[in-house]
Amino acid sequence: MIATPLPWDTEALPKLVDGLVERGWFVGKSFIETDLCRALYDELMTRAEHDALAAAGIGRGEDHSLRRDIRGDAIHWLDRESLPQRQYLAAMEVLQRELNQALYLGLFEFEAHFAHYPPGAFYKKHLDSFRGRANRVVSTVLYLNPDWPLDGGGEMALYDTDHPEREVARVRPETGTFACFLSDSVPHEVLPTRLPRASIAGWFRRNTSLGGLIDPAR
Ligand SMILES: O=C(O)CCC(=O)C(=O)O
Ligand SMILES: [Fe+2]
Repeated sequence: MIATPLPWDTEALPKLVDGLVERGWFVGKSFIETDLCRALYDELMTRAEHDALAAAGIGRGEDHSLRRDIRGDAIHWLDRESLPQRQYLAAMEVLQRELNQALYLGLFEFEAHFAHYPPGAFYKKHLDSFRGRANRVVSTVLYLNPDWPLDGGGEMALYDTDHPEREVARVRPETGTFACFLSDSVPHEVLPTRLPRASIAGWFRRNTSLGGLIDPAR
């Protein structure tokens, strides 16, 4: 039993499930409570001010490399160190259960990192996992920026699964907005940001062991 109310809009849950089934993606405004977003934002900005973030790379394990021409954010993996992190991870645990019940996805783990995009940074169009090696099944992004201006840039563009050149949604990185989509079939990108941009990117994973090797997180 969960003693406190969930920090999110439970009425949006059926819409989230429908969105994933019908289109492969969902975007909800004011999905996560403002107070929790504010606390997560403060934690990330404190890290950014103290150089306590690591340049983000692409690829995992031994394939990991820094490519500023592909992505320009700096990250910190959630490690349950703070109460806001634990609250957000608890909410994602509930979401994981709901998705497993509604869609039989067999999700068993959630990994997530804070991301800070300095002015000028972007993340070129990509998929979060590759078909057949789909350890990442559902991608999530929670935006943390209070008062994002119309000309702030830094939107996430989502593209059609079957026509990857066709843009289907553009998401402003405003506080409380939560996006999720199928990791191996929805191409997406972060357009160049004009202002420092704060978010948490996360992935629900399935356990895929390849050739007897346990698939590592990250
Ligand atoms: O921050 C976003 O809007 C998306 C980030 C992203 O695509 C990723 O980290 O894989
Ligand atoms: Fe991504």
